Amino acid sequence: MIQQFYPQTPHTYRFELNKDMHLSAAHFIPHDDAGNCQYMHGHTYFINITIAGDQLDEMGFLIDFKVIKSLVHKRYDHTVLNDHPEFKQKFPTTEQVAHEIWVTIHNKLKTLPHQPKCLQVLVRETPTSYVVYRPKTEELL
Ligand SMILES: Nc1nc2c(c(=O)[nH]1)N=C([C@H](O)[C@H](O)COP(=O)(O)OP(=O)(O)OP(=O)(O)O)CN2
Ligand SMILES: [Zn+2]
Repeated sequence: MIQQFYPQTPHTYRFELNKDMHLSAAHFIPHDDAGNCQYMHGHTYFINITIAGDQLDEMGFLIDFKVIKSLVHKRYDHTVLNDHPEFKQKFPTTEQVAHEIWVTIHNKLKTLPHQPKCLQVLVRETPTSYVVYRPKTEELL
């Protein structure tokens, strides 16, 4: 899959990795102001994850592309987003999905000795709508 346009996040790390993936999921936004989105419907979400760092692991990876995919795709593909515990107290809007993906990736990266950082998560919900989540500097510590 080739997307023509990726928003960039400036940084000074030596290496930057980007992983694209897509997944099918259903959701609904249970709020009176959400219009048709109150009712269950599905999307093919397109996701781009940006990870950067100065050091590589012993294989020469920032992190294996497959690990990133499995953390996100395995969890959400062909599921109802509202059923996940992280979306019980908040709605699975594009913004919240992007943030939750960032949290998942960040928690994994924190366990790695060479400390790569997730700088950006892009979630495209429809052909005309996407969100980018970029952590504050203090969230990356
Ligand atoms: N800020 C947000 N606004 C909306 C969200 C969201 O997650 N964050 N979500 C929705 C709906 O879930 C909907 O599925 C997507 O809406 P929209 O892009 O408006 O869909 P369309 O395909 O109808 O867009 P057009 O460009 O008008 O064709 C709504 N809003
Ligand atoms: Zn939707």
